[in-house]
Parts: sequence; structure tokens; C-alpha cells
Amino acid sequence: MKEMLKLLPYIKQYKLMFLGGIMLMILMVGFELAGPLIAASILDNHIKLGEGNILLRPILYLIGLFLTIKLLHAVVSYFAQIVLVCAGTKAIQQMRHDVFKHVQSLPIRYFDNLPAGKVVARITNDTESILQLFASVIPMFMVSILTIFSITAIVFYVHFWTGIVMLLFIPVILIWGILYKKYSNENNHIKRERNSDMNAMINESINGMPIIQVFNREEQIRDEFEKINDEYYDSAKGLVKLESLSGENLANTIRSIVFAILVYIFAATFLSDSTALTVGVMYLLVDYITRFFNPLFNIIGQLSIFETARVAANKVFEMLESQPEEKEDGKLSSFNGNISFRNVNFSYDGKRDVLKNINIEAVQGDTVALVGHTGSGKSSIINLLMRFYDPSDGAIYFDDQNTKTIDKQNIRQFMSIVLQDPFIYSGTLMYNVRLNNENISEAEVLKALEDVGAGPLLDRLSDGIHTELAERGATLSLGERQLISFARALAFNPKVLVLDEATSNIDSETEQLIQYAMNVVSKNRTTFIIAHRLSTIQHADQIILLENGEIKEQGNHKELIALGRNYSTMYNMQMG
Ligand SMILES: Nc1ncnc2c1ncn2[C@@H]1O[C@H](COP(=O)(O)OP(=O)(O)OP(=O)(O)O)[C@@H](O)[C@H]1O
Repeated sequence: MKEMLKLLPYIKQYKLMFLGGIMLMILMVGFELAGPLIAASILDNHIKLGEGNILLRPILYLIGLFLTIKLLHAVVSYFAQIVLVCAGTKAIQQMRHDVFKHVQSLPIRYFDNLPAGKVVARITNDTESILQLFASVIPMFMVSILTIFSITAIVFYVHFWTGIVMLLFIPVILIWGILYKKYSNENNHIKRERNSDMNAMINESINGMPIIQVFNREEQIRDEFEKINDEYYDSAKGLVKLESLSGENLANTIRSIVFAILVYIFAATFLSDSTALTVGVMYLLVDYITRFFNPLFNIIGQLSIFETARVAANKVFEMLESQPEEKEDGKLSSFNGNISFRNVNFSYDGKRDVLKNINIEAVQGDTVALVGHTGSGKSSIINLLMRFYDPSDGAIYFDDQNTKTIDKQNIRQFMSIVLQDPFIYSGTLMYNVRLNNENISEAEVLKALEDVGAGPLLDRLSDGIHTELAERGATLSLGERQLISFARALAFNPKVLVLDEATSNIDSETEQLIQYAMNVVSKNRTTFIIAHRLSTIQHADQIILLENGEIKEQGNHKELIALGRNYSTMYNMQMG
């Protein structure tokens, strides 16, 4: 239930709308319950059975009143629905905003074990389920409880024993509700888990579609998907069975039992003149009893939606409460581009050190190349440099200021990165270069593209820099995506540049293009390159050879070749 309390701040933000909706619902209940009172009055006061004395005019008035009330009921329920759905949608809009904002503030570490599809499910599906709570379940619970109390009060007032019979059945229904909740919880939990597993899998399959198709894994992936889909179906079936059992069937059975008892009570009252009920009162009781059970069963029927929303809220709040990246107050007011790693150790999981005693001194404008076999720790060094993670031991200094004391956003303002598989967002070429940074003008975007050698690409695109690019740059070659990524780095004019060289086999012409772009962008900037082709880093100021997270060789190309150890072996091998 604590999830419900956490929803309160969202309700509070739109409290006037929610209150308005609830007031309208209370009016609705009033109109709904007035109907039987009017009918009873017609029967008892204006149709005197056996006396041949029917007063038509008051009956017409009362029928007019009855119809007016019905009309008002319809109008009020229309507006109540609109106001509550709008308030709920607004509250959910705010919640989505908060979740999305919070996701952006989470450390990269958080996503290591959480598939993107699950994050998507949290922001879309789960919040949508919570909307049901605001817009339908909670108001319906309130209206139902109000209806139950009002009918109980009226029935007790009109006929005490009928009231007692009605109340006797409430514990039966409550016990049913508790049992229902217990069994539906389990199925609901599985259903939601499988739903988010499916999201994750669809997301992963779409991203990895080329690999799946090339390796002919369609059938296996389909089978895996079907397995999750079947589990989803089973849990949904379990819920439907439970709902069918608890819905109309149970309602009708209990209602019939209550009616049977009432018929007996009514018959018994006729045996005595003093307690005999009038036709109007009997009609009133029968009508109210029919209405009395509806809200009770409505509550039980909505428990499954309530449960789904509760589980969803739980998941959303779990994400909202996960620790965001720590914020440091320190700022780099000016930064020349000097970077040093001092005795840095690092572990992702707190158990295995993937970097051990790393020492690097890079002065402004230096190019530092990181080389080594796969898994040797090159990307981990970059992860620390970008402050996606922090060292377990030792420290990294930017111009003699420990980066741990500097606000991450502030540090990243001075850096740009070009990844080996550059990310292209759906949007125009201009958007992709300046990423919505209005401080970078259109002319600067054009110049950056020209400078890195993307002129021919610009000429080819029908709308130049305003051409819409496909999601993930699907319609561009790897080389073209890299050039855009270089232009992005250049346009942001960073002090520090990080280049993750493409490992894939690019042809020598593209390699030349990229080498040219690399030289343009890295000019006068401190540059860290993860290098796979040793031919591209011969002019680097420092080459660092890593093995199992340790620096094994460090120096410039000439020095390492002269050393005649692993670097020179690797270089000779690559040069054939
Ligand atoms: N997010 C992570 N969580 C746990 N371990 C990780 C994570 N990322 C990398 N590792 C481990 O850290 C070690 C160093 O990986 P890193 O990515 O730095 O190597 P690399 O030299 O960049 O390799 P490659 O050239 O293949 O990209 C590897 O053993 C890897 O399995």
C-alpha cells in the first residue's frame, strides 16, 4: 500500500481537478439513489391499489422529476469521467516526465544489468497502468463505498431486518476479496514481468536483427519469444479464470440468496398487520438491494486492475528511487587540457580489478593512443576519463583538480567522443551535428562538416543539412556516420577528444577520409584514441600498451619499436 501513498504528491498537484471529479461523482451517487425513492413515492402515495384512486397529475410530476434526475445523472457522469481522466492523464504526464528525467540522471552502471526494453516498459506501459488507477479505479472505489454506505443507511432506516440480512453478506464478500487478491497477486506479477521481458526481447531483436538474420537464428529467437509469450498467456488466463469466478456468477448467486431470504421476511411481515410492508417500500428495498451488491462486486472486479496498477507503481517508484549519479559542487572554471591518471585501480563489480595501477600524464594537445588485446582495459580507461565510472583507487586530475570533486556535466562540457559505431539520432543532419545546441550556428555546423571532409556527403543529400536521417543512421555508411560524428565533435570545440577507432574492415579510401577527419578534429586538443590499426597512431605522442588492465609498455612509436617487445611484434604482424 505504500505505493499508494507515494502517488499522493501526483494527486496533490491536480487536487482541484480530482476534487471536482469526486464531487461530481458524489452528485452522481445522489441522483442514482433518488430514483427508487421517487418510484416508491408514486407507488405508495399516488397509486392506491384496490381503491381505484389514481392521482395522475402528481404521478406525471414525479415521472418528470425522475426523468430530469436521470438526465442530470447522465450529464454529471459525463463530466465526472472527463475531469477525472484529464486529471489522471496530467498526473501521469508529470510522472512520465519525472521518470524520464530520472533515467537520464542514473549512472551508466545502473543500465549494465537492465535491458533497454525494460526501461521503455517502465516509462510507457507501467505509467499507463497507473493511469487506470487515477482515472477509473480510485474514483470507482470511492463511489462504490459511498453508495454502499448510503444504501445501508437508507435500508436500515426503512426496514431494520433487511439491513441486517444485507450486512451479514458483507464479510462473505470481503473474505472473497482477500482470497482473490492473494491469488491474483501472483499471476499479476508474472504477467507484468513477462510483459516487460517481451519488451526487452523485441527491443534487443530489432537492434540485433542483422546478426539474427545472418546467423539464421530467427527460429530460435521466435521460440524464446513464444516461451515468454506462453507464460504471459498462462498468467493472463489464470487471472481471467479468477475474474470470471468472482464476477457476475458470484454476484448473481449471492444476490439470489439474499432475495430468497428477503422474500421470506416480506412474507412473514404480511402475517402481521402491524409490520406489513407497503408495495412502495418493498419495491424500494428490492431496488436498493440490487444496487447494493453492484458496487461491492465492482470493487472486487476492479481489484485486478488495482493490483496491476499497484505492481506497476511499485516498479516505477523502484526506478524513481534508484540512486541518481552523485552531484559534485566543484567546477572547472578554466581548463587547459592537461590530464593525469595517478595510481588508478578500477573494478566494475567490486571483485575483479580490470585496471591496475594506471599512470598516464598527458599535457595539453597530446595524443595518447591506447592499444592492447580485446578486454585489456582500453574502453575502461575512457569510461573513467568521461566519468561514467570513478576509480576504485587513485585519482584522475584535470589540470591538477581531482575529477571526483568536479560536477560531471561540467567535466563533459570540455570533452567530445567519437565512437567506433557512431550513434545517429532520428532528425536532420544539422540536429545530429549540434544536438539541439542553439549556441552552435548553422554556419558552424556547415563548416564543421566541410572541415572533416563531409562535403561530398552534403552534396549527395537532397536537403543538405536539413535532410532527415533515418533512425540509427540506417541509410548511411559507417564511414559517413563517422564523419558526422567527427563534425559533431568539431562543432562542440572540446578541449579533450576521445576517439574509439572503428575495428571493422573499412576500405583504404574510407580509412584515409577518417584519418583526415581525425587529424582535423584532434588538432591542438588533448586526444585519447583507442587504436586498433597501429598504422594510424605512429605520430601519437604516447602509445600505451595494456595487458590485463596493466600498462606493459609506454612511449612513442619509435621508442616502443626500439624496445622490441609486444608492441613491435604487434606492429610487425599488422604490417605483414
Ligand atoms: N560494464 C561492465 N561490467 C563488468 N565488466 C566489464 C564491463 N565492461 C567491461 N568489463 C570487463 O572489463 C574488462 C576490460 O574491458 P574493456 O572494455 O575495457 O576492454 P577493451 O580493451 O576496451 O576491449 P575491446 O578492445 O574488446 O573493446 C574486460 O574483462 C570486460 O569483460
